[in-house]
Amino acid sequence: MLDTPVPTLAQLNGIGALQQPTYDDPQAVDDVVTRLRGLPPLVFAGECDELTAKLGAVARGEAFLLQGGDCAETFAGVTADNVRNKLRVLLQMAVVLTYAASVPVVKLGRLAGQYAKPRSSDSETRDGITLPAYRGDAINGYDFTPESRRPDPERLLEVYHSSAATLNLVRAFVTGGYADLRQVHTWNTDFVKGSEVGGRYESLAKEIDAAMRFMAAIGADPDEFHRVDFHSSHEALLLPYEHAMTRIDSRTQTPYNVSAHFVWIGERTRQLDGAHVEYFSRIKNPIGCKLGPSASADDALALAAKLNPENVPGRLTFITRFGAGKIRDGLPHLVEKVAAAGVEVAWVCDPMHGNTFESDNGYKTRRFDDVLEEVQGFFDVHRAAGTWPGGILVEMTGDDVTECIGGGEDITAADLVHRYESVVDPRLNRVQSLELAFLVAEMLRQA
Ligand SMILES: O=C[C@H](O)[C@H](O)COP(=O)(O)O
Ligand SMILES: C=C(OP(=O)(O)O)C(=O)O
Repeated sequence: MLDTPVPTLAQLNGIGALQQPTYDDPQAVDDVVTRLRGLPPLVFAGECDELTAKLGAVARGEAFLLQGGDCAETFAGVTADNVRNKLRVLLQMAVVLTYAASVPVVKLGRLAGQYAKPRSSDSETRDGITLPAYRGDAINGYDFTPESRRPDPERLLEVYHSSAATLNLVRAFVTGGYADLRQVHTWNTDFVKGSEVGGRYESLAKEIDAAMRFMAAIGADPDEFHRVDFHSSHEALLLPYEHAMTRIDSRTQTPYNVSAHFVWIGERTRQLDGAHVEYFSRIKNPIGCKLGPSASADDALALAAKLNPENVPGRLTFITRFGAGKIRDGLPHLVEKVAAAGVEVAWVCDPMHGNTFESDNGYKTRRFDDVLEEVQGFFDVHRAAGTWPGGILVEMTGDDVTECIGGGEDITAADLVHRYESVVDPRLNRVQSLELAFLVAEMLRQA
């Protein structure tokens, strides 16, 4: 443990930071980091504390977390339509979960900063040519040319500005009338409206309308009808950026990462003695840590001790991503041992990252049924252990893409060719996302 409030970047690099790009001009990185340090925060520390309190309710079994967004945001994707479409489906999912299961839903976008990706391999080979792997727009370009794939530190400034633009729009949408519950019908538009799940949503929206008319008739018009609390999150992978966005809060003199309300540690960078865990142990934001099939109960306990030594509810969320075939064997021991030790943690299921495979026609994809089966396994394990299945983290989009197989529209492997737009992992489209929300609401009702 280093003896400073936040270790310097050099100290973190000295510990050994995994999944970082190799820049060919270290001075250029330092210059960008210096410029970033001078830019205003994207979120306030007080907002992060509010989210910690909400996640505390999740840890106590009083609320459910809905976290979702793109696998990897792109700079080109920062458009009003794209941001609104994502927000719209998240609002629809949240309404379904809240109304159908009568549980408060904490809404967390996987957006406004999700620009850096860990990769299995440092390089990619096509037709005999090998170039650096695409690691997200924060690092290099997606085009398969040497120029585009060269890590460019100037991109970090674009991460900041793209995140600021996205967050600004999201804040305007959620407080400026778009998230008003009276809009519950207008979120159900275009291709979704005509789908089977869109019809189901329409019926639910009518019930909400009736309930709101009743509330209005008795003179009740709470603020919650007109706006929602919405927070931002991303994997804090790229340490030069995350470090540059770390500031000392003037109220408490403690460090916060002010690039997002919630940040998480990925499966590939959660080593107890690694640079990411060291960095995360110093910031005060609510944080997540992925736990995959290789995580033992002792790993989870050691991570909790280091990341949340004061055992504050809401500070630490364990995001499990075992895969549909492994969750029922792997998760029980972890959950039981963590609960027996009295560790305060919110448990969230990421049913995406353990269920990826390559289709015969060469697309990285996931089966909707596997996603569902992992969530069902998650609920079953928690029910057996007497613990609370606290939420889901999904990779989804507000568009009509064809990236995951199955769901009510029965997308097949042959359909993947039609609209596969993700630059890294496959996302649920809008109809599949809404279907998942109805199915999870049913599980929640039973929980
Ligand atoms: O989104 C998650 C990871 O970045 C991704 O699954 C890694 O993908 P890869 O195995 O194609 O590198
Ligand atoms: C990379 C991710 O997941 P994991 O760390 O679980 O592989 C992710 O959520 O983008």
